[in-house]
Amino acid sequence: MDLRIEPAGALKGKYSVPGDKSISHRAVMLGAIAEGDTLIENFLPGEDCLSTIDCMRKLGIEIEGPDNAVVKVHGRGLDGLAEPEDILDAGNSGTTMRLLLGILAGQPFFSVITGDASLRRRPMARVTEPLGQMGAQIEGRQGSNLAPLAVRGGNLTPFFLNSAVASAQVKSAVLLAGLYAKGATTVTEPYRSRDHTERMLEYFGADVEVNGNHVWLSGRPCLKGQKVVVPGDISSAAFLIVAASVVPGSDIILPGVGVNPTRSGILDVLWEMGADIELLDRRDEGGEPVADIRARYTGKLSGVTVGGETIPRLIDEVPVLAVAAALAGGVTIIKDAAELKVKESDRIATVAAMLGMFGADVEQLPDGLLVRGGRQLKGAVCESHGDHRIAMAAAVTGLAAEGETVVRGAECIDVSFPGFETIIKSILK
Ligand SMILES: O=C(O)C1=C[C@@H](OP(=O)(O)O)[C@@H](O)[C@H](O)C1
Ligand SMILES: C=C(OP(=O)(O)O)C(=O)O
Repeated sequence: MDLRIEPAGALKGKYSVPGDKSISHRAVMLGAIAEGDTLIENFLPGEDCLSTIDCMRKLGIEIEGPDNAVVKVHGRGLDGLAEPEDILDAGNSGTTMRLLLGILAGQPFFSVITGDASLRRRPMARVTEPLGQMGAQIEGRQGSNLAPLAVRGGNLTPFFLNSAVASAQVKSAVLLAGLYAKGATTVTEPYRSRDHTERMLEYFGADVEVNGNHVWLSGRPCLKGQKVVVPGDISSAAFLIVAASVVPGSDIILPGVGVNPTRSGILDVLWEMGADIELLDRRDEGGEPVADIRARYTGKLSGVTVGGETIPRLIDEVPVLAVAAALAGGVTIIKDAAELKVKESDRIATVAAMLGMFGADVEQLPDGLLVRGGRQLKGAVCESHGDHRIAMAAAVTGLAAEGETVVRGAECIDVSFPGFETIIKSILK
Protein backbone atom coordinates (compact mmCIF):
# COMPACT_ATOMS: atom_id res chain seq x y z
CA MET A 1 0.00 0.00 0.00
CA ASP A 2 1.18 3.51 -0.83
CA LEU A 3 0.71 6.31 1.72
CA ARG A 4 0.64 9.76 0.06
CA ILE A 5 1.68 12.72 2.16
CA GLU A 6 1.65 16.42 1.42
CA PRO A 7 2.95 19.29 3.53
CA ALA A 8 0.79 19.41 6.63
CA GLY A 9 -1.42 22.04 8.10
CA ALA A 10 -0.85 22.57 11.82
CA LEU A 11 -1.60 19.63 14.14
CA LYS A 12 -4.22 20.86 16.60
CA GLY A 13 -6.22 19.37 19.46
CA LYS A 14 -6.35 15.90 21.00
CA TYR A 15 -5.05 12.75 19.33
CA SER A 16 -5.26 9.39 21.00
CA VAL A 17 -2.38 6.98 20.50
CA PRO A 18 -3.07 3.25 20.80
CA GLY A 19 -2.01 1.09 23.75
CA ASP A 20 1.62 0.30 24.48
CA LYS A 21 2.93 -2.62 22.43
CA SER A 22 5.43 -3.91 25.01
CA ILE A 23 2.85 -3.84 27.81
CA SER A 24 0.10 -5.42 25.64
CA HIS A 25 2.36 -8.41 24.82
CA ARG A 26 3.29 -8.91 28.45
CA ALA A 27 -0.30 -8.64 29.70
CA VAL A 28 -1.37 -11.51 27.40
CA MET A 29 1.62 -13.68 28.30
CA LEU A 30 1.41 -13.17 32.06
CA GLY A 31 -2.39 -13.45 31.91
CA ALA A 32 -2.02 -16.86 30.24
CA ILE A 33 0.25 -18.29 32.94
CA ALA A 34 -1.57 -16.68 35.87
CA GLU A 35 -4.42 -18.31 37.77
CA GLY A 36 -7.82 -16.90 36.79
CA ASP A 37 -8.89 -14.20 34.37
CA THR A 38 -6.92 -11.17 33.23
CA LEU A 39 -8.88 -8.26 31.77
CA ILE A 40 -6.82 -6.02 29.51
CA GLU A 41 -8.14 -2.57 28.55
CA ASN A 42 -6.66 -0.33 25.85
CA PHE A 43 -4.86 -3.38 24.41
CA LEU A 44 -2.96 -2.59 21.20
CA PRO A 45 -4.75 -4.40 18.35
CA GLY A 46 -1.61 -4.13 16.18
CA GLU A 47 -0.33 -7.09 14.17
CA ASP A 48 2.50 -7.84 16.64
CA CYS A 49 0.22 -8.19 19.65
CA LEU A 50 -2.28 -10.21 17.60
CA SER A 51 0.59 -12.63 16.92
CA THR A 52 1.08 -13.02 20.68
CA ILE A 53 -2.64 -13.76 21.14
CA ASP A 54 -2.54 -16.28 18.29
CA CYS A 55 0.48 -18.11 19.79
CA MET A 56 -1.14 -18.23 23.23
CA ARG A 57 -4.34 -19.66 21.73
CA LYS A 58 -2.26 -22.39 20.07
CA LEU A 59 -0.84 -23.11 23.53
CA GLY A 60 -4.37 -23.88 24.74
CA ILE A 61 -5.32 -20.55 26.30
CA GLU A 62 -8.82 -19.23 25.76
CA ILE A 63 -8.68 -15.53 24.88
CA GLU A 64 -11.66 -13.27 24.11
CA GLY A 65 -11.21 -10.20 21.91
CA PRO A 66 -9.72 -7.82 21.07
CA ASP A 67 -13.08 -6.14 21.00
CA ASN A 68 -12.89 -2.35 21.28
CA ALA A 69 -9.33 -2.83 22.56
CA VAL A 70 -10.56 -5.10 25.40
CA VAL A 71 -9.07 -8.57 25.79
CA LYS A 72 -9.96 -11.24 28.34
CA VAL A 73 -7.38 -13.95 28.97
CA HIS A 74 -8.56 -17.08 30.78
CA GLY A 75 -5.34 -17.95 32.58
CA ARG A 76 -4.49 -21.57 33.37
CA GLY A 77 -1.65 -21.05 35.83
CA LEU A 78 2.08 -21.60 35.53
CA ASP A 79 1.67 -25.24 34.40
CA GLY A 80 -1.52 -24.84 32.35
CA LEU A 81 -0.13 -24.47 28.81
CA ALA A 82 -0.69 -27.35 26.37
CA GLU A 83 1.63 -28.72 23.67
CA PRO A 84 0.77 -26.85 20.43
CA GLU A 85 -0.36 -29.04 17.55
CA ASP A 86 1.03 -26.61 15.00
CA ILE A 87 3.92 -24.20 14.52
CA LEU A 88 3.70 -20.98 16.54
CA ASP A 89 3.98 -17.93 14.30
CA ALA A 90 5.38 -14.72 15.83
CA GLY A 91 4.91 -12.84 12.53
CA ASN A 92 7.05 -9.69 12.50
CA SER A 93 7.36 -9.49 16.28
CA GLY A 94 10.74 -9.90 17.99
CA THR A 95 9.08 -9.39 21.37
CA THR A 96 6.65 -12.27 20.78
CA MET A 97 9.41 -14.66 19.72
CA ARG A 98 12.00 -13.82 22.39
CA LEU A 99 9.62 -13.58 25.36
CA LEU A 100 7.69 -16.67 24.31
CA LEU A 101 10.95 -18.62 23.99
CA GLY A 102 11.47 -17.88 27.70
CA ILE A 103 8.06 -19.36 28.55
CA LEU A 104 8.45 -22.32 26.14
CA ALA A 105 11.81 -23.13 27.73
CA GLY A 106 9.94 -23.92 30.94
CA GLN A 107 7.34 -26.25 29.35
CA PRO A 108 7.58 -30.05 29.50
CA PHE A 109 6.62 -30.32 25.80
CA PHE A 110 7.83 -29.81 22.26
CA SER A 111 7.10 -26.64 20.29
CA VAL A 112 8.32 -24.90 17.15
CA ILE A 113 8.27 -21.15 16.66
CA THR A 114 8.85 -19.17 13.48
CA GLY A 115 8.16 -15.71 12.06
CA ASP A 116 8.12 -13.68 8.86
CA ALA A 117 11.16 -13.19 6.60
CA SER A 118 12.42 -10.22 8.67
CA LEU A 119 12.10 -12.04 12.00
CA ARG A 120 13.76 -15.19 10.60
CA ARG A 121 16.88 -13.05 9.99
CA ARG A 122 17.02 -11.55 13.51
CA PRO A 123 19.47 -12.96 16.10
CA MET A 124 17.95 -15.34 18.64
CA ALA A 125 21.17 -16.78 20.14
CA ARG A 126 21.04 -13.96 22.68
CA VAL A 127 18.07 -15.81 24.21
CA THR A 128 18.56 -19.41 23.09
CA GLU A 129 22.05 -19.54 24.68
CA PRO A 130 21.04 -18.53 28.22
CA LEU A 131 17.83 -20.61 27.96
CA GLY A 132 19.98 -23.57 26.88
CA GLN A 133 22.20 -23.03 29.91
CA MET A 134 19.09 -23.11 32.08
CA GLY A 135 18.30 -26.59 30.68
CA ALA A 136 16.08 -26.10 27.61
CA GLN A 137 16.97 -27.85 24.35
CA ILE A 138 16.59 -25.38 21.50
CA GLU A 139 17.59 -26.14 17.91
CA GLY A 140 17.67 -23.88 14.89
CA ARG A 141 19.77 -22.71 11.96
CA GLN A 142 23.19 -21.09 12.57
CA GLY A 143 23.73 -22.76 15.96
CA SER A 144 20.20 -22.00 17.22
CA ASN A 145 20.50 -18.34 16.22
CA LEU A 146 17.81 -18.21 13.54
CA ALA A 147 14.14 -19.18 13.56
CA PRO A 148 12.38 -21.50 12.96
CA LEU A 149 13.40 -22.76 16.40
CA ALA A 150 12.38 -26.09 17.93
CA VAL A 151 12.12 -26.16 21.71
CA ARG A 152 12.02 -29.08 24.12
CA GLY A 153 11.66 -27.42 27.51
CA GLY A 154 11.25 -28.31 31.16
CA ASN A 155 13.39 -28.97 34.24
CA LEU A 156 15.06 -25.58 34.31
CA THR A 157 17.65 -24.56 36.85
CA PRO A 158 17.91 -20.98 38.14
CA PHE A 159 20.40 -18.78 36.35
CA PHE A 160 22.54 -15.68 36.69
CA LEU A 161 22.70 -13.81 33.38
CA ASN A 162 25.27 -11.06 32.87
CA SER A 163 23.89 -9.78 29.58
CA ALA A 164 26.24 -8.20 27.03
CA VAL A 165 23.37 -6.11 25.59
CA ALA A 166 20.87 -3.81 27.28
CA SER A 167 17.85 -5.66 25.87
CA ALA A 168 14.49 -5.96 27.56
CA GLN A 169 13.69 -8.95 25.34
CA VAL A 170 16.77 -10.86 26.57
CA LYS A 171 16.14 -9.87 30.20
CA SER A 172 12.45 -10.79 29.94
CA ALA A 173 13.07 -14.17 28.25
CA VAL A 174 15.38 -15.22 31.10
CA LEU A 175 13.04 -13.88 33.79
CA LEU A 176 10.03 -15.68 32.25
CA ALA A 177 12.05 -18.91 32.12
CA GLY A 178 13.12 -18.17 35.71
CA LEU A 179 9.44 -18.44 36.73
CA TYR A 180 9.77 -22.18 36.00
CA ALA A 181 13.04 -22.75 37.93
CA LYS A 182 13.08 -23.50 41.65
CA GLY A 183 15.24 -20.79 43.28
CA ALA A 184 16.33 -17.30 42.28
CA THR A 185 17.16 -16.14 38.76
CA THR A 186 19.01 -12.86 38.33
CA VAL A 187 19.77 -10.68 35.31
CA THR A 188 22.34 -7.89 35.10
CA GLU A 189 22.54 -5.64 32.05
CA PRO A 190 25.03 -2.93 31.00
CA TYR A 191 22.35 -0.22 31.03
CA ARG A 192 18.80 -0.47 32.26
CA SER A 193 16.36 -1.50 29.52
CA ARG A 194 12.58 -1.10 29.69
CA ASP A 195 11.28 -2.63 32.93
CA HIS A 196 7.67 -3.54 32.07
CA THR A 197 8.25 -7.25 32.73
CA GLU A 198 9.57 -6.59 36.24
CA ARG A 199 6.71 -4.20 37.01
CA MET A 200 4.04 -6.53 35.67
CA LEU A 201 5.47 -9.64 37.35
CA GLU A 202 5.27 -7.83 40.66
CA TYR A 203 1.72 -6.63 39.85
CA PHE A 204 0.70 -10.27 39.17
CA GLY A 205 2.16 -11.36 42.53
CA ALA A 206 5.73 -12.54 41.82
CA ASP A 207 8.59 -11.80 44.18
CA VAL A 208 10.89 -9.48 42.18
CA GLU A 209 13.60 -7.10 43.34
CA VAL A 210 15.25 -4.45 41.21
CA ASN A 211 18.47 -2.74 42.17
CA GLY A 212 19.85 -0.46 39.46
CA ASN A 213 20.70 -2.68 36.47
CA HIS A 214 20.15 -5.91 38.46
CA VAL A 215 16.91 -7.86 38.66
CA TRP A 216 16.27 -10.75 41.04
CA LEU A 217 13.26 -13.08 40.70
CA SER A 218 12.11 -15.92 42.90
CA GLY A 219 10.97 -18.97 40.86
CA ARG A 220 7.66 -20.86 40.96
CA PRO A 221 5.46 -17.95 42.17
CA CYS A 222 1.69 -18.16 42.15
CA LEU A 223 0.67 -15.51 39.63
CA LYS A 224 -2.89 -14.20 39.94
CA GLY A 225 -4.91 -12.77 37.02
CA GLN A 226 -5.33 -8.98 37.16
CA LYS A 227 -6.99 -6.06 35.43
CA VAL A 228 -4.40 -4.26 33.27
CA VAL A 229 -5.12 -0.83 31.79
CA VAL A 230 -2.50 -0.37 29.09
CA PRO A 231 -1.14 3.19 28.79
CA GLY A 232 -0.79 4.87 25.39
CA ASP A 233 2.41 3.89 23.60
CA ILE A 234 5.13 6.54 23.89
CA SER A 235 6.84 4.95 20.87
CA SER A 236 3.74 5.77 18.77
CA ALA A 237 3.27 9.15 20.48
CA ALA A 238 6.84 10.07 19.46
CA PHE A 239 5.81 10.33 15.77
CA LEU A 240 3.09 12.87 16.62
CA ILE A 241 5.30 14.75 19.11
CA VAL A 242 8.01 15.18 16.47
CA ALA A 243 5.39 16.11 13.84
CA ALA A 244 3.97 18.80 16.15
CA SER A 245 7.50 20.05 16.92
CA VAL A 246 8.37 20.59 13.24
CA VAL A 247 5.07 21.68 11.62
CA PRO A 248 4.44 25.43 12.21
CA GLY A 249 1.43 26.38 14.33
CA SER A 250 1.00 22.92 15.91
CA ASP A 251 -0.30 22.45 19.45
CA ILE A 252 -1.47 18.96 20.44
CA ILE A 253 -2.44 16.97 23.49
CA LEU A 254 -1.91 13.20 23.66
CA PRO A 255 -3.92 11.90 26.63
CA GLY A 256 -2.82 8.97 28.80
CA VAL A 257 0.63 8.16 27.39
CA GLY A 258 3.06 5.93 29.33
CA VAL A 259 6.04 7.94 30.58
CA ASN A 260 7.97 5.16 32.33
CA PRO A 261 11.54 6.56 32.69
CA THR A 262 12.97 3.44 30.98
CA ARG A 263 10.98 4.50 27.87
CA SER A 264 10.98 8.30 27.96
CA GLY A 265 14.46 9.01 26.60
CA ILE A 266 12.87 10.59 23.50
CA LEU A 267 11.30 13.30 25.69
CA ASP A 268 14.63 14.04 27.40
CA VAL A 269 16.41 14.36 24.06
CA LEU A 270 13.68 16.48 22.42
CA TRP A 271 13.75 18.78 25.48
CA GLU A 272 17.50 19.10 25.07
CA MET A 273 16.95 19.98 21.40
CA GLY A 274 14.61 22.81 22.44
CA ALA A 275 11.20 21.20 21.84
CA ASP A 276 8.19 22.55 23.73
CA ILE A 277 6.74 19.49 25.47
CA GLU A 278 4.84 19.42 28.76
CA LEU A 279 3.72 16.48 30.88
CA LEU A 280 0.31 17.21 32.39
CA ASP A 281 -1.65 15.34 35.06
CA ARG A 282 1.11 12.84 35.87
CA ARG A 283 -0.33 9.76 37.52
CA ASP A 284 0.25 6.05 38.13
CA GLU A 285 -1.97 3.44 36.44
CA GLY A 286 -1.52 -0.28 37.16
CA GLY A 287 2.10 0.18 38.23
CA GLU A 288 3.10 2.34 35.22
CA PRO A 289 3.60 6.14 35.19
CA VAL A 290 1.24 7.93 32.77
CA ALA A 291 0.71 11.58 31.70
CA ASP A 292 -1.10 13.71 29.14
CA ILE A 293 1.56 15.02 26.78
CA ARG A 294 1.29 18.53 25.28
CA ALA A 295 3.61 19.29 22.34
CA ARG A 296 3.85 22.63 20.53
CA TYR A 297 5.83 23.93 17.56
CA THR A 298 8.80 26.10 18.56
CA GLY A 299 10.64 26.52 15.27
CA LYS A 300 14.05 26.27 16.86
CA LEU A 301 15.29 22.73 17.41
CA SER A 302 19.05 22.28 17.60
CA GLY A 303 21.33 19.27 17.18
CA VAL A 304 22.45 17.04 20.10
CA THR A 305 24.72 14.09 20.86
CA VAL A 306 22.89 11.00 22.17
CA GLY A 307 24.49 7.78 23.44
CA GLY A 308 25.14 5.52 26.46
CA GLU A 309 22.33 4.87 28.91
CA THR A 310 19.88 7.02 26.91
CA ILE A 311 19.92 4.64 23.91
CA PRO A 312 17.91 1.75 25.41
CA ARG A 313 15.45 4.39 26.70
CA LEU A 314 14.66 5.51 23.13
CA ILE A 315 15.85 2.69 20.89
CA ASP A 316 12.61 2.44 18.85
CA GLU A 317 12.39 6.24 18.56
CA VAL A 318 15.74 6.65 16.76
CA PRO A 319 14.13 6.75 13.27
CA VAL A 320 11.84 9.65 14.23
CA LEU A 321 14.59 11.31 16.29
CA ALA A 322 16.70 11.34 13.12
CA VAL A 323 13.82 13.13 11.36
CA ALA A 324 13.81 15.82 14.08
CA ALA A 325 17.61 16.06 13.72
CA ALA A 326 17.38 16.56 9.94
CA LEU A 327 14.98 19.46 10.53
CA ALA A 328 17.01 20.93 13.43
CA GLY A 329 19.89 23.39 13.21
CA GLY A 330 23.40 21.90 13.62
CA VAL A 331 24.77 18.40 13.93
CA THR A 332 23.18 15.45 15.75
CA ILE A 333 25.22 12.36 16.60
CA ILE A 334 23.48 9.16 17.67
CA LYS A 335 26.04 6.63 18.97
CA ASP A 336 26.18 3.35 20.96
CA ALA A 337 23.14 2.22 18.97
CA ALA A 338 24.46 -0.78 16.99
CA GLU A 339 21.34 -2.66 18.15
CA LEU A 340 19.48 -0.71 15.45
CA LYS A 341 21.03 -3.07 12.90
CA VAL A 342 19.03 -6.05 14.20
CA LYS A 343 15.54 -4.58 14.30
CA GLU A 344 12.78 -5.16 11.69
CA SER A 345 15.28 -3.68 9.21
CA ASP A 346 18.87 -2.48 9.63
CA ARG A 347 17.65 0.86 10.92
CA ILE A 348 21.05 2.56 10.60
CA ALA A 349 20.98 1.84 6.87
CA THR A 350 17.24 2.33 6.29
CA VAL A 351 16.99 5.64 8.23
CA ALA A 352 20.01 7.02 6.32
CA ALA A 353 18.55 5.86 2.97
CA MET A 354 15.09 7.21 3.77
CA LEU A 355 16.25 10.69 4.90
CA GLY A 356 18.73 10.79 2.00
CA MET A 357 15.77 10.51 -0.41
CA PHE A 358 14.40 13.77 1.04
CA GLY A 359 17.76 15.50 0.50
CA ALA A 360 18.89 15.36 4.15
CA ASP A 361 22.60 15.09 4.97
CA VAL A 362 22.90 11.81 6.93
CA GLU A 363 25.97 9.61 7.43
CA GLN A 364 25.92 6.06 8.72
CA LEU A 365 28.23 5.35 11.68
CA PRO A 366 29.16 1.80 12.78
CA ASP A 367 26.99 2.31 15.87
CA GLY A 368 24.60 5.05 14.85
CA LEU A 369 24.02 8.10 12.66
CA LEU A 370 25.43 11.55 12.06
CA VAL A 371 22.85 14.05 10.83
CA ARG A 372 23.76 17.54 9.61
CA GLY A 373 20.43 19.33 10.01
CA GLY A 374 18.85 22.39 8.56
CA ARG A 375 18.52 21.58 4.83
CA GLN A 376 15.15 22.29 3.15
CA LEU A 377 13.76 18.78 2.57
CA LYS A 378 11.99 17.85 -0.66
CA GLY A 379 9.14 15.32 -0.93
CA ALA A 380 10.31 11.85 -1.99
CA VAL A 381 9.21 8.35 -2.93
CA CYS A 382 10.53 6.07 -0.19
CA GLU A 383 10.33 2.42 0.77
CA SER A 384 9.26 1.21 4.19
CA HIS A 385 11.61 -1.82 3.91
CA GLY A 386 8.75 -3.66 5.63
CA ASP A 387 9.58 -1.71 8.81
CA HIS A 388 6.70 0.12 10.53
CA ARG A 389 8.95 2.66 12.24
CA ILE A 390 10.68 3.58 8.95
CA ALA A 391 7.29 3.99 7.22
CA MET A 392 6.01 6.33 9.95
CA ALA A 393 9.28 8.29 10.15
CA ALA A 394 9.07 8.82 6.37
CA ALA A 395 5.46 10.01 6.68
CA VAL A 396 6.43 12.55 9.38
CA THR A 397 9.31 13.79 7.20
CA GLY A 398 6.82 14.19 4.35
CA LEU A 399 4.67 16.49 6.52
CA ALA A 400 7.59 18.93 6.81
CA ALA A 401 9.03 18.54 3.28
CA GLU A 402 8.16 20.56 0.16
CA GLY A 403 5.91 18.75 -2.34
CA GLU A 404 4.46 15.26 -2.38
CA THR A 405 5.85 12.21 -0.57
CA VAL A 406 4.90 8.60 -1.23
CA VAL A 407 5.66 5.90 1.35
CA ARG A 408 5.67 2.50 -0.37
CA GLY A 409 4.77 -0.62 1.62
CA ALA A 410 3.01 1.43 4.32
CA GLU A 411 0.74 -1.48 5.33
CA CYS A 412 3.44 -2.51 7.86
CA ILE A 413 2.39 0.48 10.01
CA ASP A 414 -0.38 -1.79 11.37
CA VAL A 415 2.33 -3.73 13.24
CA SER A 416 2.34 -1.06 15.97
CA PHE A 417 0.07 1.89 15.09
CA PRO A 418 -3.27 1.01 13.49
CA GLY A 419 -5.01 4.35 12.86
CA PHE A 420 -1.81 6.24 12.02
CA GLU A 421 -2.89 6.81 8.44
CA THR A 422 -6.27 8.25 9.52
CA ILE A 423 -4.54 10.70 11.86
CA ILE A 424 -2.04 11.76 9.19
CA LYS A 425 -4.75 12.20 6.54
CA SER A 426 -6.71 14.42 8.96
CA ILE A 427 -3.84 16.92 9.18
CA LEU A 428 -2.85 17.22 5.51
CA LYS A 429 -3.34 20.80 4.25
O1 LIG B 1 10.84 -5.84 25.33
C1 LIG B 1 10.22 -5.18 24.49
O2 LIG B 1 8.98 -5.06 24.51
C2 LIG B 1 11.00 -4.49 23.44
C3 LIG B 1 12.35 -4.32 23.60
C4 LIG B 1 13.22 -3.65 22.62
O3 LIG B 1 13.99 -4.63 21.94
P1 LIG B 1 15.39 -5.20 22.53
O4 LIG B 1 15.10 -5.93 23.76
O5 LIG B 1 15.90 -6.09 21.43
O6 LIG B 1 16.24 -3.99 22.75
C5 LIG B 1 12.42 -2.87 21.59
O7 LIG B 1 13.23 -2.51 20.50
C6 LIG B 1 11.22 -3.63 21.12
O8 LIG B 1 10.45 -2.82 20.24
C7 LIG B 1 10.29 -3.98 22.26
C1 LIG C 1 11.91 -3.47 17.38
C2 LIG C 1 10.59 -3.46 17.48
O1 LIG C 1 9.78 -4.53 17.84
P1 LIG C 1 10.12 -6.10 17.95
O2 LIG C 1 11.55 -6.24 18.40
O3 LIG C 1 9.13 -6.61 18.94
O4 LIG C 1 9.90 -6.68 16.58
C3 LIG C 1 9.83 -2.19 17.27
O5 LIG C 1 8.61 -2.21 17.52
O6 LIG C 1 10.41 -1.15 16.86
